[in-house]
Amino acid sequence: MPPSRKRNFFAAFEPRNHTSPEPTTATDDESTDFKLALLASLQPDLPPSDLLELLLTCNGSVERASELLTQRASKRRSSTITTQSSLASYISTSSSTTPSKIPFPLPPVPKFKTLHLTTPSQVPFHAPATLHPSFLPTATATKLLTECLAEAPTFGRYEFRLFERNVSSPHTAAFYVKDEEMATRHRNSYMYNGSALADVRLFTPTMTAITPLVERHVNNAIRQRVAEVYPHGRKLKYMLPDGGWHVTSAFMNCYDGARQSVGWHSDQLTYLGPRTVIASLSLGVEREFRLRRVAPVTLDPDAEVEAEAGSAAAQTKDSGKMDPALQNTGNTTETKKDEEKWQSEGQVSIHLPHNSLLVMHAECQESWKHSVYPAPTIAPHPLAGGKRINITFRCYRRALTPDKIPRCKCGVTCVLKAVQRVPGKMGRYFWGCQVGNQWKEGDAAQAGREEGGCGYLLWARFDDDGEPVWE
Ligand SMILES: O=C(O)CCC(=O)C(=O)O
Ligand SMILES: [Fe+2]
Repeated sequence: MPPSRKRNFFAAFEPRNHTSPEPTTATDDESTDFKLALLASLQPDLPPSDLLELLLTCNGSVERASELLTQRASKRRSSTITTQSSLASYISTSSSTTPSKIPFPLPPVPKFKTLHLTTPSQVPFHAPATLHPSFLPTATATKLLTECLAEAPTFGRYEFRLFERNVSSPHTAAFYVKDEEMATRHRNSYMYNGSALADVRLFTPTMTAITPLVERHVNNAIRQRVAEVYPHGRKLKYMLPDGGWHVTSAFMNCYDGARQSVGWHSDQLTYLGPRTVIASLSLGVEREFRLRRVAPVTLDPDAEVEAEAGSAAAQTKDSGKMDPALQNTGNTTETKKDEEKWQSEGQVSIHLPHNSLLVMHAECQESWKHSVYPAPTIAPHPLAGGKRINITFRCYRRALTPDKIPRCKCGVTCVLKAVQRVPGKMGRYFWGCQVGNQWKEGDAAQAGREEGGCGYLLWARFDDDGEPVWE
C-alpha cells in the first residue's frame, strides 16, 4: 500500500486530542465527525471505533453505512441471538465482495506476495488474528505509553536470539510478571534459551489496571472465534476452556527508529502450552506486523500418530532418544512438496497503529511465524517520537512450571515445540533440549549437538484442554 494511503487510513483511528504529524484538513475532520455523529444517532450502542471502521469500509458513504446499520437493527429485532455479532458479519450481509464467513482454514497468500490488510475487519479473513483499534481510552493509552517510555531505556538489547527467537536486527525488551510471588519463582527457576532471567520486572500500575480489560476482551474474542470460525463451533483441541484466558506475564518490546525490528519467529510455548492465545498491544509509532503460514492447522495431531505403528506411547517411553520421525526426512518428494507448499506461502502485513490490540489466536504460534518488519521510514508519534512500544500479554499455564517440565540430558528444563515440517507428524508437540533446538526440528538432534546441546526429544502429551499429561 502506498505510504500516504496507509497513514490516512490509520490517522482516522488516532486519538483526536493529539497533534498528528500529518494532520488531515479541517474539512475532512469535520465531515468525518459529522458522519460519525449521524451514524451514532442510528446506532448508539456501537463504539465510535466500530462506526469509524464501518464508515471506512463503506468508502466514507454515510448512506451505505446507515443502510447496513438499519439492516443490522432490524435483524436484531427479529432474532433471539444474544451474542454480539462482529462488525465483519454485518458488513458482509449485502456485500458481494466480502465473504460472509471467515474461512477455516484460511486461503493461502500467493507465493512472493505481501497482502496489506487495510481495515481491521479484513484481518481475520487472512490471518489467525483479530485487531481492535482504539483499544484503551485515550488518556489510559497515553498514561501507559508514558510509563513504558520511562522503562524502555533500561531494557536489554538482544542482537541474535531473544528467548528462542531469532532477532534479525536489534531491538530491546524486558519481561514482566503480574505479582511479586511470580517474580520470585521466575528469577529462581524459569529458563529462557538455556539460562535463568535475572531481569524480571513487575507490571507497571497501568499494566495492572488494564489487565481485566485485556482479559475480558481476549475471552470475548476467543468465544466469538470459536462460535463463528472453528469447525462445528467448538474450540480447537488443547485450547483452554471457555473464559479461562488470564494474564500472567508480558514481554515489553521497544523498537527505536525505523530499522529496529524482530525477525521471523513463533513464540516459545514452553510455559504457555499448546494453542496459546497472545494479546499484543501497540503504542507509539505505527509499524508493520507480518505473518506467514509455515504449517497446516492440524485439528487432531495425536489421532494421526496413534494410528501409526510404533505409537506415541511407545515413543514416549523411549524417553531421551531421538525419534527417527524427526530426523531429517527432506529427501523424499512427498516431504519436499509438503514443505514447499507451506513454507512458500506469501505473507500478510497488518499495520498496527497506536493503541491497537492484536489478538494472536490459538493456531498462530504452531502454524505461523510472525515478525516486525523494518520500515523504510516512520511517521513520528507526538509522545513516543520514533519509538514503538509493544506489550505481549501472555497466559502461562499453571501446570507448566519448571519443576514439572522434563529435563534433558544437559540437566536443564526442555523447551516445548510443535512439529511444523514433518508430514504425518504435523502439529504434534515435543519436549526438546534448550540448546540449538530452535528452527530445524528436522535435524534437531544434530543441530543441538553441534551447538552444544544433547539432542534430547520426547513427545509431549496433553488432554483436550491442553493440560499436560505426564507419564
Ligand atoms: O512487537 C511486536 O508486535 C511483536 C513482538 C513479538 O513478537 C514478541 O514479543 O514475541
Ligand atoms: Fe513473538
